[in-house]
Amino acid sequence: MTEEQTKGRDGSIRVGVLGARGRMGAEVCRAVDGAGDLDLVVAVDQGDDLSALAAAEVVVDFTTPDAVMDNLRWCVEHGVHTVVGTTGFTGQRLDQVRGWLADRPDVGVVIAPNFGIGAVLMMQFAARAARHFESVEIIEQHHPRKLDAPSGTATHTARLVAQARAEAGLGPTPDATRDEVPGARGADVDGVRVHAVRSTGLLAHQEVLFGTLGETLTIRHDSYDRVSFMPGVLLAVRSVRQRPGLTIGLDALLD
Ligand SMILES: NC(=O)C1=CN([C@@H]2O[C@H](COP(=O)(O)OP(=O)(O)OC[C@H]3O[C@@H](n4cnc5c(N)ncnc54)[C@H](OP(=O)(O)O)[C@@H]3O)[C@@H](O)[C@H]2O)C=CC1
Ligand SMILES: O=C(O)C1=N[C@H](C(=O)O)C[C@H](O)C1
Repeated sequence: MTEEQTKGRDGSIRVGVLGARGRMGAEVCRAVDGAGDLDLVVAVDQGDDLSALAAAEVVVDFTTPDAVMDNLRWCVEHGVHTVVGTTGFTGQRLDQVRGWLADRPDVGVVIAPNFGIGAVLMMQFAARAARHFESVEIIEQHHPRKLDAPSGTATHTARLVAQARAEAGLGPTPDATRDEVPGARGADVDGVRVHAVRSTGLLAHQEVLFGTLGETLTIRHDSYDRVSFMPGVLLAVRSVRQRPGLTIGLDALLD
């Protein structure tokens, strides 16, 4: 298919949404509908036939960690560019995606654990601060209907912080705990403790708490509404066709 054939009649980008009846998927459908240069051509949810997605030039996936790999594989194999917000991407999963893309070098995939601009900056600031503090812990807070813990954002932040600490030659964070009720010290993600809070009234929030002699630094981000993710999602939708291969994180798409 040529690029002209895959565009909507008015020249807009033909977009499909996977997980369209979910909290994020429904918000993405509204955002795409409201964008003059994008055309929502197909909305797919649990139980629907993936072949309907062939009508789309770019598919956005906000489903579940269990479902996303099959969806993404279908899209890559069928030459559909894909923007993925669904969480659960381990290094092993990313390698699998790279393997599929090796057979379809024309296809672009953007996978981002968080499309909020503030969240992206929070992760960048945390990575920058990491080498200056001997202690660091991450506290993520989410709505109680979230299926995964810790969040994709917290996991990604922990990896960035761990990488920066390793590059700076920092060892393990100091911690004399001997007696522990299981879970009291949170999950260990690449050597960084991550605590996951779930509560009614919350949406998506994260603090990265750094400590060194006589001082602490807290870097905090709050998403109060799912509209916060939409500018990032739409930026990825508009960019992904020009980015064959795998792009991880929104950072690469921002000026
Ligand atoms: N990157 C980012 O910026 C953000 C990422 N997220 C992530 O996005 C994902 C979705 O979150 P959220 O919208 O809150 O979750 P929801 O549970 O509200 O939505 C998921 C939707 O996907 C559907 N679904 C499940 N399996 C399939 C499948 N095989 N094919 C098509 N649809 C399917 C579900 O249907 P059913 O309910 O019937 O199972 C549901 O409608 C999570 O991983 C979350 O962490 C969330 C916010 C921002
Ligand atoms: O499930 C959510 O709501 C969110 N999921 C993403 C994550 O796991 O990091 C992004 C954001 O935190 C909202």
